[in-house]
Amino acid sequence: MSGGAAGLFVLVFFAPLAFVYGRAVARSIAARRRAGGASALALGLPKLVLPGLVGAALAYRLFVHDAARSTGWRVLDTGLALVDTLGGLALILFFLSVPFVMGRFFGVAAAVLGYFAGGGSSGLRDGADGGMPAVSPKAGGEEGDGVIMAGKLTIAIDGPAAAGKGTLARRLSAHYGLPYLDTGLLYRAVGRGAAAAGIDLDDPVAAGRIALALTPSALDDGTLRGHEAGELASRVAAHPPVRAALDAFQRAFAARPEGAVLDGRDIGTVIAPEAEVKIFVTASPEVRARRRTDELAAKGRGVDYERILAEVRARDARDAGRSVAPLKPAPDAHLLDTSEMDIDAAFRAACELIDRFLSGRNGG
Ligand SMILES: Nc1ncnc2c1ncn2[C@@H]1O[C@H](COP(=O)(O)OP(=O)(O)OP(=O)(O)O)[C@@H](O)[C@H]1O
Ligand SMILES: Nc1ccn([C@@H]2O[C@H](COP(=O)(O)O)[C@@H](O)[C@H]2O)c(=O)n1
Repeated sequence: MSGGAAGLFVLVFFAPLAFVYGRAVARSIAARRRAGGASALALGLPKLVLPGLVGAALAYRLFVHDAARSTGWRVLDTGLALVDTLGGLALILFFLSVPFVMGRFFGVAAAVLGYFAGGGSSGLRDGADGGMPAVSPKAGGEEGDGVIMAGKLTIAIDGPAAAGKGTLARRLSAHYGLPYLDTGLLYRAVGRGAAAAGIDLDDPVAAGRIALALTPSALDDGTLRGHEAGELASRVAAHPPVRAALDAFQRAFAARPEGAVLDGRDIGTVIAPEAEVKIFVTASPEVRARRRTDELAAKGRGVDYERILAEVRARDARDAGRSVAPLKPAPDAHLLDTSEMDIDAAFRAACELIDRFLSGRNGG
């Protein structure tokens, strides 16, 4: 077999293994990019140093070794001897070294070209990735009293339905100038999508498929924030495939370099356990049901308080009782019971907690 044919045979033989390894390399670069790292090229180039060396050493061993003579330069001869030894090792480990070199080069090239950037998650991408736009990449609210901060600040807000998480999260996002993600919206879009497709909401696989196919445009629907979508969301949110499909997007959002505010049920426990500040907002079921009833009444919806209270209780039980990512405070979360607080008082209490953290971090 000629040298060219042998080379081609090696390339084809190792291609499947190199593809699998390269895809993992590309995904890991994409994940680091989403988490706020540099460009794919800047992250990928250092990954080429070792395979470049191994590849060159292997080529030296295969094609130059026999013809090699002393150059008369001791330093150069020593360097070439080292390369020759490395090439010898790579030759012994041929079945590992070749797919390693091929896979690394393939993976970095794929990452730079934007392939495999999704990490196997849903069609949602964080805007920081340069892919599809984020749900709410800008700070929420209209307060505009942004605080200038040094260092990342991710604020995780969890709590039961109608506790005031969203209201608080939006104000904090505006106050601290951080992007905001209402994670409930993702589950609402999946619940609504599943219902629209006529899928059994209790079928984890079918609901998981809807979650995987979710795209940002599905989140634009203003009716998603309504009461009914919340009920649908709570049903599909109990399925592990649904949660898995939405996981990467939320984690990437939480890991933005400047930080973020996210509200939901499992932010402090699952999505961003490393969040700098975690707040578990709660209020008694009666107070929450009253707030929800007033909210719906203000929208012209005639609603029965007792019915809303029963729904609030049922949703609490479902969210807290499910086996995956149940509603519960993280061990290091601050509890904020707003039963006796209005919106401003809850906001001030949250700011106090956050400012205390920031001043501790700044050594103040
Ligand atoms: N501390 C508070 N005092 C009085 N009303 C409040 C307070 N916090 C929020 N509200 C009101 O309660 C209602 C529910 O608040 P919000 O939508 O923020 O809750 P949530 O926890 O995000 O709900 P969900 O889990 O359903 O998304 C809204 O009408 C809001 O204006
Ligand atoms: N991180 C989250 C967020 C939401 N859910 C589920 O979605 C339902 C709707 O959430 P809202 O905050 O928009 O009311 C909620 O009842 C949960 O079942 C979740 O599981 N995890």
